[in-house]
Amino acid sequence: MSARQVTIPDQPLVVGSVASLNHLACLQPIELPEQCDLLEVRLDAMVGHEEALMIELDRFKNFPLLFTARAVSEGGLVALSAEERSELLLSVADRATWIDVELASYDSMRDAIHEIRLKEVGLILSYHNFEETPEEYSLQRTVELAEEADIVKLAVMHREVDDFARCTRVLRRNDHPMSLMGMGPLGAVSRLLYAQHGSLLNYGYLGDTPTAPGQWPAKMLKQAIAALEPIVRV
Ligand SMILES: O=C1C[C@@](O)(C(=O)O)C[C@@H](O)[C@@H]1O
Repeated sequence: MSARQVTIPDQPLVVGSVASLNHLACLQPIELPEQCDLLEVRLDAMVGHEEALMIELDRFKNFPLLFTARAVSEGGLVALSAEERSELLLSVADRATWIDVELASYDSMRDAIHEIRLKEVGLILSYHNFEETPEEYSLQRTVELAEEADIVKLAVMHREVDDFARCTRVLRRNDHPMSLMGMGPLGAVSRLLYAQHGSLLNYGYLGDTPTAPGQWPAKMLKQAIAALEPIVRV
């Protein structure tokens, strides 16, 4: 294919997530590196404000940006069609280091994804489950179906301690670059455990509002992950 050059992180990074234009406007680019390694801009929360968004984004030209236009079925804040989400992503493609698209939206957004990837933008294919942590075979199947992704991302509700073991096994078993996180009251603890076991993108929030249940404030997560000793696979 093309000479795409996507750099896969070689250590766990922290993604600072922002889901409102106001919060984005309050961020100071100079303060970002102590809070996160990548800035996730949730485009689904900023629909109708594209002009103001572009002005804000101009302030972050030197920081890696990850763009997400989440489907409402997987946690999106506004109901948008696949075409609308494709257009949102295309409008920021020149500014993106990464885009995140739900695996379930891959077929309906395929053309936009291909166009954006030709610009050397990394593709995260994601799966979200706000109810439960699916069985291990089902998580494994999702990883395999997302083989096209530069990074496969799973965000699943944790309800019991067994969920930690299940997800840790999935992380350890797969060589494909992955990002894994629990949500809910057990979510915060899981995010340290998975970073320690090789989850490459670890999400926290910027501003004062989490973008998913179980997130840490990004700065705290970055400090906590830096203090962890990685667990090396044998
Ligand atoms: O998909 C993800 C991960 C996430 O759901 C989380 O659990 O931290 C937060 C979302 O903003 C992001 O798009």
